[in-house]
Amino acid sequence: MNTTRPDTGLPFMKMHGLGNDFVVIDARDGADPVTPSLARALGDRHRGVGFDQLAVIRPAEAVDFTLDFWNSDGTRAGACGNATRCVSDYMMRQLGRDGVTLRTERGALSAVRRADGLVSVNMGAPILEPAQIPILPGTDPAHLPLGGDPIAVGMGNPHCVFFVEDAEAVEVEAHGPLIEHDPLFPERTNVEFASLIGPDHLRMRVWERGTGITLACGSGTCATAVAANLRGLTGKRVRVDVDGGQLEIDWREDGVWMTGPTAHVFDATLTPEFLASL
Ligand SMILES: N[C@@H](CCC[C@H](N)C(=O)O)C(=O)O
Repeated sequence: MNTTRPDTGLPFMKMHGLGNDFVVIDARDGADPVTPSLARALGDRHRGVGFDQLAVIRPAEAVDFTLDFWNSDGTRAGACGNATRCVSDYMMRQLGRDGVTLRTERGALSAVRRADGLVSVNMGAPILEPAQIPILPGTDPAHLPLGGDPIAVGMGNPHCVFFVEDAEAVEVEAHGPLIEHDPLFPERTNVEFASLIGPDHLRMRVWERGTGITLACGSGTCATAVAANLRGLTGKRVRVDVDGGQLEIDWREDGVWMTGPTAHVFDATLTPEFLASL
């Protein structure tokens, strides 16, 4: 087990944004305790703690902190909007501020707490360049060659967005894994099924790469709002209803802003025995 803290246990926090749930490890002391096997073991909802994503806070230069993300299958994710909002809220409380800057694989991002208590993060500009999403070279991201005419959008991680008549009727568990592993996506993909409720209102259900069905996916909600605008279905400001609640998306000049609630549920410590068993 490659942890620097096997004798004392490993402290962690449990958080969620609209039921998209996270284990968060604060590793700003410089030690990085996470390996793929630790991520998988922790992500096990029966024998570990359980999470949709594991987020690791690390030290940073020029911004307040760095964030790394892991999926429950032990793979890395380049972006996680809801974990970014949850951890930013925690860091704002710790620093006594209403705004923070951070770095993810995507680059420098910023987050703020609004007067109503909701937390907003600027997820950056959407990525529409095939090699950067990534999708197979020569493929048109605006019309992927798949049944249902989906759109590919990158938000620091890949998304494949389907617009359907009724998102409630989609068998997400059946279609999600097939699209996730389609050869069009060299790094697999997250999959969103969205239906139009109004010119500023969408319903979206999601299959997350490396995790499965979740109650919300922040980056997926951003990708869906961008795709809806590109298809001419909505404006640039939309409300998106996900299984766990509602997110507000605002695609501005400086990036795609996502706003919603956050929750810090409890703090605990992984036992030395659990860590030694990996
Ligand atoms: N829940 C997240 C997205 C998680 C990352 C994803 N599974 C991936 O592998 O890209 C969010 O809130 O954005």
